[in-house]
Amino acid sequence: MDQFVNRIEELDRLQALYESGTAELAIIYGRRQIGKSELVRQSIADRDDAVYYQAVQGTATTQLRRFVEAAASTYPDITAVKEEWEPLVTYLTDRDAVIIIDEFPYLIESNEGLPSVIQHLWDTAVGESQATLVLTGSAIGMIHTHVLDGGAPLYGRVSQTPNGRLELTQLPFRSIQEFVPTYDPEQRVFVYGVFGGTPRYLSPLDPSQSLGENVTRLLCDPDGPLHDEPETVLQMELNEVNTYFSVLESMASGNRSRNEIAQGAGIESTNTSYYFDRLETLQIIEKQHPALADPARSKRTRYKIRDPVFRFYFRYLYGRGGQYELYGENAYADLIEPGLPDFVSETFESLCHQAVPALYADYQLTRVPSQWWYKGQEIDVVAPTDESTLIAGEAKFTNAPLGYDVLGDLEDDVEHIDWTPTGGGKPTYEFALFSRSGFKRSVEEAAAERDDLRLFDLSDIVAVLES
Ligand SMILES: Nc1ncnc2c1ncn2[C@@H]1O[C@H](COP(=O)(O)OP(=O)(O)OP(=O)(O)O)[C@@H](O)[C@H]1O
Repeated sequence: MDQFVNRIEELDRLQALYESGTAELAIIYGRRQIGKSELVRQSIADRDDAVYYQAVQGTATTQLRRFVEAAASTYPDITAVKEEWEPLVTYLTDRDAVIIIDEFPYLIESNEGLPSVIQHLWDTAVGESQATLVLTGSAIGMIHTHVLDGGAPLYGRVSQTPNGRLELTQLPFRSIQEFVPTYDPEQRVFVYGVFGGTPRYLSPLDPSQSLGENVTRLLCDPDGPLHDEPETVLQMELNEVNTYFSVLESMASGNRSRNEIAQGAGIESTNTSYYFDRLETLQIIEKQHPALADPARSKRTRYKIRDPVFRFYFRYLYGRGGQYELYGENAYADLIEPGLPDFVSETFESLCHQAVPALYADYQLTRVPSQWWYKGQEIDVVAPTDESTLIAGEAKFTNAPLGYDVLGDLEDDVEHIDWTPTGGGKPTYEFALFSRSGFKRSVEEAAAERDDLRLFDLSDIVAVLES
């Protein structure tokens, strides 16, 4: 690979496990293509005591044979050990090895009892060993059943330190500059808004090409490497894809509540649970609650597609092959570019959420900043503090500078928020405006006069997130 980006914290966590001086069992899980294999490979690159086995689908016998082959490159004598999991793993734990089984769910498919074998081994045999066994998996449902959930065979055996369970998620925004070092801050936000933080979607970017050229080459071109990616990933994970695709298409067109999504997808809203649950388990979509609500009780849920590439696919590409042929070279300029700021605004908003703690370092936030909504009202950024102050902001990713109207609407909308400060009494507000394209004079003048209004443009947000 060309370059391994970020994952510094994850590598540190793995090193801590390898060097802990006791036997450790760890699980690394996360969606397909998020970078699990590369992470574990990097983590053992300089070690001479590690075994890396990438499991494949196959019979139990072939899997055992391949495991021995993989282990023999570090421990040649393992070929003399009986080809069964218990003696093989014991041989390695006796030698304090770092053992990595990548895509562990494939092994469980052909050998349901394997988690119990490891459980038994961990309960009885590892004793004084300083070995580490790392299991990875993208089949999140299976990882829950066999490892993470209470009652699962390996539940309780996985090291209880935070390092024992590592959910690998998208790379943070600051990694974007490593993939497209020549892009300016605004273009980097566009890249994050379209390609997200999945390393495999970012590595083929060519920094010498414009955003439009990259989007065209990688996504729009029917032969582009990412063109069919969401469909391929979903086909691998799901059986009856049609309904799921309609649900995702409906979400990508802007529907957020379960009813709206069901309606857009043309399915009965009473029949949606199954599809939503499955897509959530696969980490394709996520459920959101309004800021300040209690997630356990709030019924005001909305859904969003997690990965921008999936959202892009269902907004612009799915079922539209013919259109792209028709527009040919102009497809990006005519079909995508005009709506792209709107498409990226969701990502911009979430970057604003991430930047708020640093931008308001003078306050102690009591919750992660997020969006608030109630009936027709919506506020992009809401963050309660431990004092009587509520931070409320609007984030706009438009081409024009923000005017006074945005501030006026925000001031009206906060009146509908039901929030009582911890110490009681009425809240005071800190207003924030986040803009891609700066502010009109009237707003700048207001900010200069008022103590309760702060203005942030795109470069402020990017600077904070990349520092
Ligand atoms: N941190 C990174 N920086 C740059 N490229 C990366 C990084 N992590 C992964 N990649 C690249 O992304 C691609 C997918 O990564 P990888 O195979 O590790 O994902 P995975 O989660 O193991 O996927 P799967 O579960 O589908 O096997 C690979 O081409 C890999 O080289």
